[in-house]
Amino acid sequence: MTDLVRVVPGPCTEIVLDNPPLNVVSRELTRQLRAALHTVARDPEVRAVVVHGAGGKAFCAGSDIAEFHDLHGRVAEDKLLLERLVYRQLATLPVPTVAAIEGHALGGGLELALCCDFRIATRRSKLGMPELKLGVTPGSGGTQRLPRIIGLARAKEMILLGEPIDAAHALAIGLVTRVVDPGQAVDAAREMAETLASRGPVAMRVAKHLLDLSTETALEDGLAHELDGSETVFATDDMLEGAAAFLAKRPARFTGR
Ligand SMILES: CCCCCCCCCCCCC[C@H](O)CC(=O)SCCNC(=O)CCNC(=O)[C@H](O)C(C)(C)COP(=O)(O)OP(=O)(O)OC[C@H]1O[C@@H](n2cnc3c(N)ncnc32)[C@H](O)[C@@H]1OP(=O)(O)O
Repeated sequence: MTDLVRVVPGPCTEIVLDNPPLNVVSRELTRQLRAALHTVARDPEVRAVVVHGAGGKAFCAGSDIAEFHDLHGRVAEDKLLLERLVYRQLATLPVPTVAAIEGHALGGGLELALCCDFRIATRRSKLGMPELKLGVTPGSGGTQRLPRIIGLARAKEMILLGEPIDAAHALAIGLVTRVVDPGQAVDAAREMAETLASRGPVAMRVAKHLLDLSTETALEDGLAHELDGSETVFATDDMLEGAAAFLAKRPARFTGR
């Protein structure tokens, strides 16, 4: 079986979508991505994850349209359900994730990038949700995650009109974190991942969870969760190390305990 998803292990692990020419999300790629995420989620050495597409033409051009015929009237079949579960696996990784977007991120491809905490694009990137041009709707979280990231009005514009936007526009509306020169997205994402990986890993996990919770929780409940989070991180050895390192004017050496 061809490797459609490659994992480059390390504290800054890379997950590479490799389904030429445009890294579309086929049934098999979904299966392999699920296995990769299962492994990464359980590796205590992983501190950050970079997701990128091979080939330089596309991060991911969305679901494999060639598989749609087989799915007619069978929306709950394994591929679709599997795809949704895989996207949730990525969105709930306990470490920070960065999508490095060279070229196109469309449909399910953009939905995959929306599951990452950060998105770095290049000046040539195009981001869009063209599903309605195909007579379908975003089905891997796009209708729920996009408005939470860029606001309802802009999400309606992207999804209901279905036209892609360029990187400058994506940066202006907060859909991407940075825009770099073509060919530089992966290096920029690696650099960001190194910084994220240098922070306290327990604090990172807790902060990511609290921030994600904030979009679904009333303020008072969220503040209560935040207090619980502070209790967790202030009970760690890493908190003592962080404070000691600051006072000694040296870099902290976090252990994740
Ligand atoms: C219990 C109940 C549970 C129920 C669960 C139900 C939930 C349902 C979940 C469903 C999942 C939905 C996921 C998602 O929301 C849906 C989608 O992603 S739809 C697809 C969206 N993507 C697109 O529409 C992009 C289409 N592609 C393009 O617009 C262009 O290809 C491009 C990216 C702009 C590049 O253009 P070009 O450079 O000109 O290249 P070509 O167009 O010539 O393409 C080259 C080659 O690739 C083929 N191709 C391109 N995109 C796709 C694709 N998405 N799928 C399949 N194949 C694709 C293209 O046909 C060419 O092939 P060739 O002609 O060379 O054989």
